[in-house]
Amino acid sequence: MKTSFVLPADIEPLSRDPKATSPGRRINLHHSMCFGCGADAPVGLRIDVIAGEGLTVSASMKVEDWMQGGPGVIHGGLLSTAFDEVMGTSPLLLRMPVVTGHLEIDYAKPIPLGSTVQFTGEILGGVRRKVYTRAVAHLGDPQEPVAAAHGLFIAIDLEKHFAGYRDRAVHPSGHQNGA
Ligand SMILES: CCCCCCCC/C=C\CCCCCCCC(=O)SCCNC(=O)CCNC(=O)[C@H](O)C(C)(C)COP(=O)(O)OP(=O)(O)OC[C@H]1O[C@@H](n2cnc3c(N)ncnc32)[C@H](O)[C@@H]1OP(=O)(O)O
Repeated sequence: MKTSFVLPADIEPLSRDPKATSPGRRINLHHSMCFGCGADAPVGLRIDVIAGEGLTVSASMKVEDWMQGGPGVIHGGLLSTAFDEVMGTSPLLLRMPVVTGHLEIDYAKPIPLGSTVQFTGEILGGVRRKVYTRAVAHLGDPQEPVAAAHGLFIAIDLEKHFAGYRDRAVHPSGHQNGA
């Protein structure tokens, strides 16, 4: 599939943390109200990301009617959110919390409503706090990809990164902190 994404020349291999989620198991939600993966989010994709061997992950997503962009097909921005979730969860195999720095999507074919998109993702390597990832989407035949993505995720200190925003956080009860 065509892409203009270029990996840096100084990229280094990364290795799975021994305590990472075992292959075949769901990588734990980062929080239940997340639009991408949260089970309590009022609207969201509810994607379960499954740990694979090594630095790989997989996931699937049924394309519901509310995900429509063009007539009968998925909205491209929604697909990019799914890729963000799949690739953004993969650094948890390194036991590293991250946020998205840069996301690129290559759209190869329209994806019909009612289909199930299957994602495979992998960590390609890292440079300092930067983790480079890639993912591919297909509709059942891995030889026929419908889209692919590259994501650059940046390791963060969780407490510091969200310190100024936690008072706005929405909880499953529907309440915000301090509300
Ligand atoms: C949705 C919530 C997610 C919560 C996560 C909780 C943890 C759970 C863990 C895991 C599960 C996650 C599953 C989630 C999936 C979805 C993730 C999202 O959608 S995240 C939301 C969107 N993203 C942001 O809101 C970031 C906003 N940006 C920032 O906060 C900063 O810009 C940040 C932290 C990314 C970098 O800022 P600095 O000050 O800490 O560090 P500097 O020095 O600027 O960057 C570090 C290195 O990265 C490069 N870099 C940064 N941004 C880049 C870019 N856009 N392109 C290329 N390089 C970039 C820089 O050049 C630098 O590289 P050199 O080491 O010097 O080589």
